[in-house]
Amino acid sequence: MKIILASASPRRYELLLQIGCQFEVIASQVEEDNQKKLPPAQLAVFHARDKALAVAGQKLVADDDIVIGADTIVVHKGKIFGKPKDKEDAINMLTELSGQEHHVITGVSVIKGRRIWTDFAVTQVHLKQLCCHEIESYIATGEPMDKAGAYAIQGKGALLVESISGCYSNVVGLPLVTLARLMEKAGVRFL
Ligand SMILES: Cc1cn([C@H]2C[C@H](O)[C@@H](COP(=O)(O)OP(=O)(O)OP(=O)(O)O)O2)c(=O)[nH]c1=O
Repeated sequence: MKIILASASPRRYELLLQIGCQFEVIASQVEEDNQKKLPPAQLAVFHARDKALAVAGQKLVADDDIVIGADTIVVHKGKIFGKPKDKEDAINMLTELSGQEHHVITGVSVIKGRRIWTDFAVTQVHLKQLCCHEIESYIATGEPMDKAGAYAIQGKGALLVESISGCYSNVVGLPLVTLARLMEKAGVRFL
């Protein structure tokens, strides 16, 4: 039995390593469509499921293998922010999130054979008020471009985060307690 992370995200890779999981990586190639008319948490779960299913369907994945998929979005006043398309998009996201509380939601999906378990975690994050110079110079680090909401709490983006309430690893891209709960259902314990 193998555990397979259906993700190209180095953050998810690091978080799984952190809890001592032995796993392989097969990136899913699924393109998220954040315009889909679904409530935010359902949207994140839908994409997480899609990513895991795309990998679970591959020939090299056996029936008793466990596939993990995840999707992280930022939600502010009902608006969903995925990864910024370009620099201008990143500026707009950070300008909107500046000084505001928002939610980070990660949908998680675990598949084993024909069984599929899904869940999500929500963390409230409060960004400090940012001036144009801070936004410009943060974007110049290159860090925001592959992160939902255009910041990375685990990187220099920590300088933007006033406070959080909820699961930290959820913000980084994989809520570990939520994942462990799903993995237990699939017969795997990390502790
Ligand atoms: C808010 C926030 C997001 N992120 C990241 C986590 C996710 O990798 C990314 C959101 O993009 P996702 O589409 O969830 O994932 P991904 O494209 O990186 O990887 P894959 O689809 O192959 O699984 O944003 C951080 O690293 N730090 C943060 O503080």
